[in-house]
Amino acid sequence: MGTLVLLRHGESEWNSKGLFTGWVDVGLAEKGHQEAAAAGRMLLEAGLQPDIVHTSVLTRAISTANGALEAAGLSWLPVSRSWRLNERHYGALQGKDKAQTREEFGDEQFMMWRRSYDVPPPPLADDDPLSQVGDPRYATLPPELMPRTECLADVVVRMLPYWYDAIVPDLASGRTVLVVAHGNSLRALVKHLDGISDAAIAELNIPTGIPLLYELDDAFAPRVPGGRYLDPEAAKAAAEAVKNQGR
Ligand SMILES: O=C(O)[C@H](O)COP(=O)(O)O
Repeated sequence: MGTLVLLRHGESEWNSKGLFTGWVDVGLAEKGHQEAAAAGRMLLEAGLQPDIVHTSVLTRAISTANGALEAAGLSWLPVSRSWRLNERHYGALQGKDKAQTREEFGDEQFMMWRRSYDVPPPPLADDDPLSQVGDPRYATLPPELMPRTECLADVVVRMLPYWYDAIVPDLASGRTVLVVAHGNSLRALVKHLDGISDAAIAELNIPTGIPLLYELDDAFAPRVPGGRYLDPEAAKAAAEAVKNQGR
C-alpha cells in the first residue's frame, strides 16, 4: 500500500572531489543543485506529487529536497528529518581521497570497507576535526547511539526504526512519501524492501539525483522488485560510475 519515492542527494562538494564523506556535513556542488531541480521536474512529469518528505539531518539531503520541491512547486510540503536517514558514518575514512585509499590499502581492503556488509572502517577519534561528536544537531541523541564508524549492517539497524515508526505510518495513511537521503542509507532501505542478501547488496549502487519509484503492496513490499528509476538509462550509467569511484 502506498507510493514511495527514494532520492539520493545530488552530487556533493566532496562527491565531486572523490572524498569519503559519511557524516561530514558538506554542501551540494553546482551539479548537485542542478540534479535536485531536475529530480523535481521528473516528479512533475511523472505526475508524482509527494504528500510528505523525509530527509536526513545533513545539508546535502536537505538542500536536494528543497531544490526538488521548489522545481516541482511543492516547497510547502511538510518535512520530517532524522539522523536515522544519515549517510553511513565512514569512520576514519571521512575526508580521505577514495583513489588514494584504494592505492594505499589495496583493492580488497578498499572494497571491504566500502561495500562489505559487516566490516566497518576504523573508528574516527572524538577529537578529530572531522568528528561529529558535539555537533548540536545530535545533542538529543543518546551517547551510546552516536557512531564513530559504521558498516552497512549498522545503518540497517539504526535506519529501520525510522522506516517502521515514521515512514510506514505515512504510507499506511495513503500518503505518497518522498525520502531524500544518501547512497548507503538508501542502500540499507532498498536491501530491506527487496530482501537483498548480505552478499548481494555489495553490488548495489545508487545514483545521485534520480528518483526511484516503489509502488508498495499492503505489506509495504515492492510490487516490482527494485522499483523503477524515473530515468532508467541515466540511473544505470550513474550507478556504474558510483561503483567505479576510487579507480
Ligand atoms: O559518504 C560518502 O562518501 C558517499 O556519499 C558514499 O560513498 P560510497 O558510495 O563510497 O559508499
